[in-house]
Amino acid sequence: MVVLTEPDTDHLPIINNSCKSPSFFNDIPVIDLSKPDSKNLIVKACEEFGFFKVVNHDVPMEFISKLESEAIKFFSSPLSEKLKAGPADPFGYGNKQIGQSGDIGWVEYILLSTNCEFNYQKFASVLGVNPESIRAAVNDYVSAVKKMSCEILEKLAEGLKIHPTNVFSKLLKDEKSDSVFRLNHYPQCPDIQEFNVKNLIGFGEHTDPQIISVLRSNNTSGLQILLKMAIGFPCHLIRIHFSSMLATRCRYITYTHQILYLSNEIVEVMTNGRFKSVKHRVLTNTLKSRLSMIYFGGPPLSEKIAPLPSLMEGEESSLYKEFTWFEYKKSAFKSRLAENRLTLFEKFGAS
Ligand SMILES: C=C1C[C@]23C[C@@]1(O)CC[C@H]2[C@@]12CC[C@H](O)[C@@](C)(C(=O)O1)[C@H]2[C@@H]3C(=O)O
Ligand SMILES: O=C(O)CCC(=O)C(=O)O
Ligand SMILES: [Fe+2]
Repeated sequence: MVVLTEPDTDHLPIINNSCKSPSFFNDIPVIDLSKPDSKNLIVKACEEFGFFKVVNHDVPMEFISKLESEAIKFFSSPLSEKLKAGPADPFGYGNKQIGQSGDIGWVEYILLSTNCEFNYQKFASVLGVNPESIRAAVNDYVSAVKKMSCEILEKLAEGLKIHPTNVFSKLLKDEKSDSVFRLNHYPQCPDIQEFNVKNLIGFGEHTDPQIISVLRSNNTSGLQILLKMAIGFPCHLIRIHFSSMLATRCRYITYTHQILYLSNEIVEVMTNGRFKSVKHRVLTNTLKSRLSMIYFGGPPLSEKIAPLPSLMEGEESSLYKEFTWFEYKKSAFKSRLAENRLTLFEKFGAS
């Protein structure tokens, strides 16, 4: 059981109750990786949704359970202990503050670079265990998820008829791949009567910068994904951000658990905008706490990113300037969560 820390609710973004239908439908694309037609279905899901649920993958349940139980132990530790593994700069333990630009949410997390030893020591010292055992638990899980991610990316390239089919996967397989692993814990959140609201924002709306994100969560709802086809749907979600009020038109799909793949900003560039990165956010749950584990597969820092020539049709011109992942990441990590990070790299956009 996760022991709750009670972050104070001052200044946290909240969602107004008056919106009746931030859509609850569960008809999301499901990809069975063992099926031969999965390559075409992956392309279709990426084009139409930007995400899908994965079944019949080879990520062993024992790796998932082991890491989830270490995470539960970590987040159940006294706040004073957890703070010793922080602040998140960006790696380490973070509480309510997301990134370095003032975003906040009802969340605590641990962010690890998959190739930095120091991180594991911080994590392990809170649990009072040998860093080796934590490193092994993270490595087992991350290696299995990375293998699955490469399989998905190769099927994606095959479905797109790109040769060689390792154009995306080689970036993750590279020993210098700049990948990140994240554990998020959203403590159960009581109703906040004085605002007449039910949900606090756990993790504000954003797209993920890397190539792909693979998300696994416990059986607590909270993740919401903005449906591409529903942008402009007339449902008003009123978000109160500090003292300002923002009204947005949006329609979200609410997603509960298991393993989910999300298409990200770098894939949007490499496909010259054909696959859009998907906007998502997390709302807190009033009854249960939520735990999620996300692998963000990124390219090596020196990798040059540009639209793949094999995907450009006829006279189609590149929408983006070429940049290295280092340049992109440097700019992305200065941005606010909800910002469009690609604008700066568009050929015809503001620069
Ligand atoms: C506000 C921010 C947090 C973030 C870096 C950023 O400046 C903008 C992108 C955010 C994000 C979203 C996906 C991942 O959770 C993350 C680790 C990433 O690579 O980009 C976070 C960053 C973070 O939490 O530091
Ligand atoms: O915790 C989740 O379910 C999603 C979090 C997320 O989107 C992120 O960490 O980038
Ligand atoms: Fe995300």
